[in-house]
Formats: sequence, C-alpha cells, structure tokens
Amino acid sequence: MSEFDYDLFIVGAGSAGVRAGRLAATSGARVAIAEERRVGGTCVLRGCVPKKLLVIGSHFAEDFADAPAYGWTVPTPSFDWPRLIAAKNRELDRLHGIYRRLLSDAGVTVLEGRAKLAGPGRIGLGSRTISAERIIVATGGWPVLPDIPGIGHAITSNEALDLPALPKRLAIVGGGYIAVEFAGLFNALGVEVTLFTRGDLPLRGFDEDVRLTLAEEMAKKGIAIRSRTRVSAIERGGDGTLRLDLVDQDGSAGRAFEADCVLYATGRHPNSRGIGLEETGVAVDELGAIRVDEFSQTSVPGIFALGDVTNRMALTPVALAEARCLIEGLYHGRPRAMDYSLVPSAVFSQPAVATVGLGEAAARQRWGEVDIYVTWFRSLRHTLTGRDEQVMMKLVVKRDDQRVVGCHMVGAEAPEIVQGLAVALTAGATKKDFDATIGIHPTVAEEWVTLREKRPETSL
Ligand SMILES: Cc1cc2nc3c(=O)[nH]c(=O)nc-3n(C[C@H](O)[C@H](O)[C@H](O)COP(=O)(O)OP(=O)(O)OC[C@H]3O[C@@H](n4cnc5c(N)ncnc54)[C@H](O)[C@@H]3O)c2cc1C
Ligand SMILES: NC(=O)c1ccc[n+]([C@@H]2O[C@H](COP(=O)([O-])OP(=O)(O)OC[C@H]3O[C@@H](n4cnc5c(N)ncnc54)[C@H](O)[C@@H]3O)[C@@H](O)[C@H]2O)c1
Repeated sequence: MSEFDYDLFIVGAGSAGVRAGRLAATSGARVAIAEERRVGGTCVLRGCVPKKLLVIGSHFAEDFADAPAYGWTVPTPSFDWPRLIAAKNRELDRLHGIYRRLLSDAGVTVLEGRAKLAGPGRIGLGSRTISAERIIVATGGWPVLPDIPGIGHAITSNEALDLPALPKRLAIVGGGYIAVEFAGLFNALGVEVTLFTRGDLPLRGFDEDVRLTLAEEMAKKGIAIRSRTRVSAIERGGDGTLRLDLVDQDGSAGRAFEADCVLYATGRHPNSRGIGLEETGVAVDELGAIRVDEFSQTSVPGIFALGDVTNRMALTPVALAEARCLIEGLYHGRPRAMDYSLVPSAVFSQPAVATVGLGEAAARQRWGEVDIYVTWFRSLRHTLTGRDEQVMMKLVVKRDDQRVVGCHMVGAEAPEIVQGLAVALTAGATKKDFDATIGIHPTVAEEWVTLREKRPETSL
C-alpha cells in the first residue's frame, strides 16, 4: 500500500494536464487532476477551437462575395452572430464532456477547485491536503494587459470569443498571433478593424517576407494597420464610445481614436501566482514561467511542469508532446527531451500563415550561407473572382548540404499544406528531394515542388 494518496497529482486540466493524466493512468499510475474552471483548458474552451470555429464562420463572407464569379446568384446573405456563438458554445460543451469522459475512462480522478502546492509531495485543495509521489504543474497562461489608465474598458481574447453583439468599430492592440487572427475574423464579419502595433509589422519573430506579405494582404482586405503607435489611455464617453489616446513611436502624443470595443492581444503570462510555488521552492523566471530542465523537471525533485506555464513554446501540440515525453520517462523508463527545432505553426489570420523551420534571417545567423526560393502568385480560384490576393511561398535552403531548413507560406490553405512539409523537413529533405517530387495539378501546393529560381543575393 502506497504511503501517498496518489502516484501523480496534476494541477490544471488543459491540453498538457489532460494528456499527461491519461497517459499516466493508462500506464497504471493512480492519478488525480485538479481543475478550477472547466476541464479542457485554454485550447478547447478559450483558444484554438472556439477561435478556429469563428474563423471558419467568418470565411463564408468571402465565399458568398466570390460565388457570382462562378455563375451563382446569391441573395444578399445575412449573418447572425449570436447564432454562431450559440453553435460554437454547444460544440465546446460537447468537447468538454468528451474530455471529462476520456479522463474518467482512463481512471483519472477529477477534482474540482483551485489547487495549491503545499510542499514537496503535498497539494492543498480547499480544506483538504492531498499527498502524491509526483506532481505536475500544468496551469497554463492568462492574457496580460499593460497598466494604462482606462485599461478596465478593454477586453481580451477570452471575452472576444463571447461578445453579445458585433461592435461596429473594433480597435485591436498587439501584433502577435491573437491580434492578427481576431483582426481577420472580425473584419471578415463586417466590423471596421484597426490594428495598433508597436513595431512596423505584425508577427515579430516570423520571416520578414511573411510579415510584409501578411500586412499587405490584411490591408487589402480592409484592416487598417496603425504601426509604431502606442495607446496611452482609454476613456469611455457618455454615449459608450471608447476614446483611445495615441502616442507615435517618436513620442508625439495627442491624437485620439474612437472605437466601440478595444481588444488587447498583448501576450500571455504563465499562471504561476498564488499556487504555492515560492513556498515550495519551485524556481520561476522574471515572467513567472516555471523553470524546467529538458525533461520538464522543476528545481524541486518530484515536481514537474508542462505547457504554457513553462513559457517554452505556447502551442497545444507542443504541450501534448511535452506531456508524452515526460510520462514516457516517468512510467516507461524512456526519458526523452522534447525537440523544439522543427515545430510547425500556423496563424489563422486572413489570409493564413504557416511555417516550419527557420526564417531567412534566423537561418543566415545559424547556418551562414543559405539559398532562398520565393514566389508570389495569384491562385487559380481568384483568376475568375479577380480578387487581388497574393499567395506567398518561401523555401530556405542551407547552402552547403542543400537541406531545406525553412518553409513559409501566406495563403488561404497554408496551415493544411505546411503540415505535410513539416514531415519532409523532419525527415531531413533536401532541395533535390523537393525538386524530385511530382506536383499535384492544379493546386496551390504544387508550387513547392516547382521552385527553380534562387532569389539573387542582390535583392536582399
Ligand atoms: C485565443 C487563443 C488561440 C489559440 N490558438 C491556438 C492555435 O490555433 N493553435 C495552437 O497550437 N495553440 C493555440 N493557442 C495556445 C494554446 O491554447 C495553449 O498553448 C495551450 O492551451 C496550453 O495548454 P496548457 O495545458 O499548458 O494550459 P491550459 O490549456 O491553459 O490549461 C491550464 C488549466 O489549468 C487550470 N488551472 C490554472 N491554475 C489552476 C489551479 N491552481 N488549480 C486548478 N486548475 C488550475 C486552468 O483553469 C486551465 O484549465 C491559443 C491560445 C489562445 C489564448
Ligand atoms: N495559431 C496559433 O497557434 C496561436 C494562436 C493564438 C495564440 N497562440 C499562442 O499564444 C501566445 C499568446 O498569443 P498573443 O498573440 O497574446 O501573444 P504574442 O506574444 O504572440 O503577441 C503579443 C504582441 O503584443 C505586443 N505587445 C506587448 N505589449 C504590448 C503593449 N503594451 N502595447 C502594444 N503591443 C504590445 C507584442 O509586441 C506582440 O506583438 C502566442 O505567442 C502563441 O504561442 C497560438
């Protein structure tokens, strides 16, 4: 009989916690998981899934607009936002149920409430103290907003996914994943969207051609991008209008902007406050991210951390993979460090972005000489619609051994296409392998295997 209540206690039933709990329980461990909100976490309830459903819903606007070019007569379409939100929420309820069932079928005990570490091997939950041989902290992250006057008038992605009605004018502050994704979906639904970014272009850290192309394509679709502009204060007028005070990058203040709703997408911080980390001696960094080694071990033996709370790479498939690596090490004797080098990712902006491997600048820094193949073109679909939408594809090839080290795409189907390319890069594909691959015609994707002309160095 074990001296512990459980072999493994997990704090947080999001992507990382649920995956770790199920894998550990099916390996024979006695597992409990605590959740203070709803099982499923950010991805299922406040992130990837609801966001993608709204993005899918918003795409119909362009489809209706384009249909006459293909012979259709479309009566003026009308859109009902509350109906979409209700449908989305029904799906989230269904998924929540599935996640709960997956846990109970695997034999995981689900405990409701906010858990707090009470020392190595001990967890507080309400008035109870529970003991466990091992603990995993998988508490995720939460939106962070700057401390400016009137910030209480702003919403975050959490509320944006459940707005009671569509605003007429929406200001979005930030230039990362969430900012461009929400800008795209609300713009497509007819909201006047203005994006305020601190830098010149959105998506800092992405390949420069991706950033430029996306900014141009977003602008063509009607999104106003106010770059190098900060919001210094927000005020609500008597008629409910929000007034944003703006400061240019050069420091000149005094301009104002009016909107009906302001969404802050200025990043997320790890959920690590008030959960007993300091008291237990679990080290965190300056942002509050739990420090872990390559095996997700924290500074305290027996306590591990996974997912967004470690701020390694805030993506669901990464959280899932970290969980698998950890559980295989703990319960199957196969410790494995997670490999972050070729993690593909997509931004569900309009048009979408998808990428795997290094951008051009990062590849030059890492590998020295690289060959660049890049193309912009209009897809067959838009030859009839006349829509001026450019698809961009870019290959970054390491010059010495011709290995493809980066694929970057801006275009409607980019996320679906780049997933397959990630397999090729993981397998170590060279430019010759791409060239030897037969295309599928007529597709957008076939361009990946017909890129022949290197970009001349002089154009850099
Ligand atoms: C708007 C948005 C869109 C996104 N879109 C994508 C996407 O398209 N693709 C993608 O890969 N990633 C996306 N992400 C990121 C992805 O959602 C996260 O990387 C992922 O959910 C992280 O999982 P996690 O398990 O680390 O944390 P979470 O899923 O946040 O789970 C943590 C859980 O812990 C619970 N919790 C916290 N503290 C306690 C406590 N003390 N006691 C009990 N429970 C606690 C929380 O309630 C939560 O349920 C998106 C994120 C957002 C916000
Ligand atoms: N499709 C996806 O995979 C997806 C979608 C959404 C979120 N995510 C994950 O969630 C994370 C969080 O998303 P996010 O978009 O909130 O964060 P982010 O880190 O991607 O972007 C935050 C942006 O806000 C800007 N910013 C920060 N402080 C600011 C301020 N005071 N004023 C103006 N701008 C400011 C930053 O410069 C940056 O452009 C992402 O990094 C990503 O890992 C992934």
